[in-house]
Amino acid sequence: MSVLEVAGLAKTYQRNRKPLEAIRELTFTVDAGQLVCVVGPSGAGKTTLLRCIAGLLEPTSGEVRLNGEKVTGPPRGMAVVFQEYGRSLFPWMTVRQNVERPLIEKRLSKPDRRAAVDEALSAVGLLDSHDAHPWQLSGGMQQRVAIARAIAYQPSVLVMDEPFAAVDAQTRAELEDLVRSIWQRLNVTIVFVTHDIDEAVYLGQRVLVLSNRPTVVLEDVTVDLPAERDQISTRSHARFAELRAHVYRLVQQAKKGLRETSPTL
Ligand SMILES: Nc1ncnc2c1ncn2[C@@H]1O[C@H](COP(=O)(O)OP(=O)(O)OP(=O)(O)O)[C@@H](O)[C@H]1O
Repeated sequence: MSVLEVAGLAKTYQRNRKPLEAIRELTFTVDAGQLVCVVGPSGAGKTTLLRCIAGLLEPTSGEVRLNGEKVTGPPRGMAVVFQEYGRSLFPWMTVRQNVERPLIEKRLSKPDRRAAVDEALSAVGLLDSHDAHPWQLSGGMQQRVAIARAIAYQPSVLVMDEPFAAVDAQTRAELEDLVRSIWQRLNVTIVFVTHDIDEAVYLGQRVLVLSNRPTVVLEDVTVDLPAERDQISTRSHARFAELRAHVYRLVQQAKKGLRETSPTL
């Protein structure tokens, strides 16, 4: 069953009183429990798409539906993790308070909040740091707090916008594995935007490749790699190399203006 439906989505901005067509037509669905990555050339409208999905931006036409209901503002069943963890956490609150905050808005009782925060912090390996402040933590740890906050909320869809772009390669690999393990344990639906083609193929069950602006879906690539993945064996798999090369070629072609795939690609 589809949890998320993006139907005929289009977005044209006004810049200096001139129209700027960012997204022309995006149509796709995401089934319950899927992990879908989105890649595309810089400026293709990935963030614009995510902002429309998260109800932070009104599309010019078309619509987004979450569990069958049209998204007209930030929906209850969705959590978002942004790239800029430094700006997304409240520096004056402890780790626990940051994770708990959306649960107060969700009107969970105090004992339920405590249990949900403890569970989320242990899932990201940060229970011991519950009373630290974000500025006392490394960048990777801060992003883990942002992930804990999102999963404690128990969203039906978790949307992630280049969440690991600002951390070092080692931490990035750890956070990728964290997302895969959380996804498998909690069975949450994830839409993950990234610039990094290797990351998209490593994480996703599908990779949606977007065209250049004005954006359409160039190809919906199925990642038929084994479900159990790890940084060394998965990345040295022959199929991983093939998929990576295929997506890489598509993105290169997209940059040059390709808008429809042909069987020769
Ligand atoms: N608020 C805005 N007003 C006008 N134009 C905008 C606005 N936000 C984005 N754009 C333009 O829309 C297009 C898509 O931008 P968007 O940030 O969604 O792309 P992106 O794929 O996320 O880019 P990147 O990969 O570089 O992060 C770009 O040409 C951008 O300049």
